[in-house]
Amino acid sequence: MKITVIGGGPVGLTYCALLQQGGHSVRLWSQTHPDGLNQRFDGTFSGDHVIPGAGSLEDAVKDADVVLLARCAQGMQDVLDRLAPILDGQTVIFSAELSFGSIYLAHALMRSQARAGIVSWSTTVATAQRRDGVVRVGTVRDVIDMAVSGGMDAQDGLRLCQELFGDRFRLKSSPALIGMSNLNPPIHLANSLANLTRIERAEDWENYQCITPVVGRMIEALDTERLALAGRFGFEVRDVFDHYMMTFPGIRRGSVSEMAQQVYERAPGTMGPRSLETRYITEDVPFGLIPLCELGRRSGVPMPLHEAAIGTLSTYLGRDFRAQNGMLETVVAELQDLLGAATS
Ligand SMILES: NC(=O)C1=CN([C@@H]2O[C@H](COP(=O)(O)OP(=O)(O)OC[C@H]3O[C@@H](n4cnc5c(N)ncnc54)[C@H](OP(=O)(O)O)[C@@H]3O)[C@@H](O)[C@H]2O)C=CC1
Ligand SMILES: CC(C)(CO)C(=O)C(=O)O
Repeated sequence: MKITVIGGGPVGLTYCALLQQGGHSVRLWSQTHPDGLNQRFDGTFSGDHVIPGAGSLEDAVKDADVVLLARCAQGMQDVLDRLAPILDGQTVIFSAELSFGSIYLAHALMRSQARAGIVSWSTTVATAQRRDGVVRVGTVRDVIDMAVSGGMDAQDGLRLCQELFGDRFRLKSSPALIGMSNLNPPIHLANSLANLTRIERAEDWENYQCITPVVGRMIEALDTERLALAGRFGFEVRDVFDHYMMTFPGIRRGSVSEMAQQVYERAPGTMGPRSLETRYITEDVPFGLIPLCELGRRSGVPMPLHEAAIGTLSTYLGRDFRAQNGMLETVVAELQDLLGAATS
């Protein structure tokens, strides 16, 4: 199959490598790596991959069967606005649907009278980080929840994902459910707040080791609010405990902190952020958490801990996170339509 991966961060590059290993024809569209690149990988798999650039966005889309989005949410709206008018029957996959970008794209497609199948994944197939130019692949997940929209047949969407990345996908009913299933934003919020001076001082710190009992307790409490919001719409989303069990096969179930310590002990080296510009904050708060709070507000589900944690972080950093999400109004209005009477 012909796939264009959009976004040349560690996750996008790992997708390119995995897809090449699977015999697919892959090109990368990346503002950081416009001409493609030679990339070294280590960790779960290792080796060098030559990843060709895709040229213009029009070229990248024209010949592709699948457009796989692996951009951060901050870079999503721009790409979606440009993609919507030029899509013509391709399938667009949102890897790690944390910003409700699929809802935004469906809206943009309607306005452009263009068509595309849309697939949303609850999280990435692989975790990866870049260190000293090398992409270190952490885990390749066994189970990923997915949903289709844009008029795509669910079984077609499932088959497509399996053809690309194997038998690891579970079909769910709605992209809204998938958007509420992403655990990174609350985990990253709790971890960033408690380790903020480490981040500010650019210290080297182990991500999972620093999910200590106090951080774990905060993650569990935030998760309770997310589950209540999802429950308001009749969605059964996995909780943070299942998320860890699914992401790290073989660990023992325990508190979030206990599971995080096992992850650290088994494979140290997944480092926490070293700059306040980390996407744990700049992506996850405006795009992952603010829409949930807004939906909570409009549907009568209180999210006091989320609001307090975001307010605290916003004061620490002197930032208005709400203003940073240009998709917010469209996304929340579309979600209200989609979720119907439940929010009225
Ligand atoms: N890394 C991981 O293990 C995991 C990542 N995720 C999610 O997957 C996605 C990709 O992750 P990862 O590759 O680590 O992400 P990166 O932070 O490396 O960003 C990926 C790409 O997004 C674009 N981008 C980043 N920041 C901005 C910005 N401020 N404005 C515009 N565009 C920007 C760039 O695209 P370009 O190449 O075009 O310049 C960049 O290469 C993210 O949404 C992340 O939250 C989820 C689970 C695990
Ligand atoms: C570190 C990890 C794998 C878990 O929080 C991650 O999801 C990320 O880098 O975004």
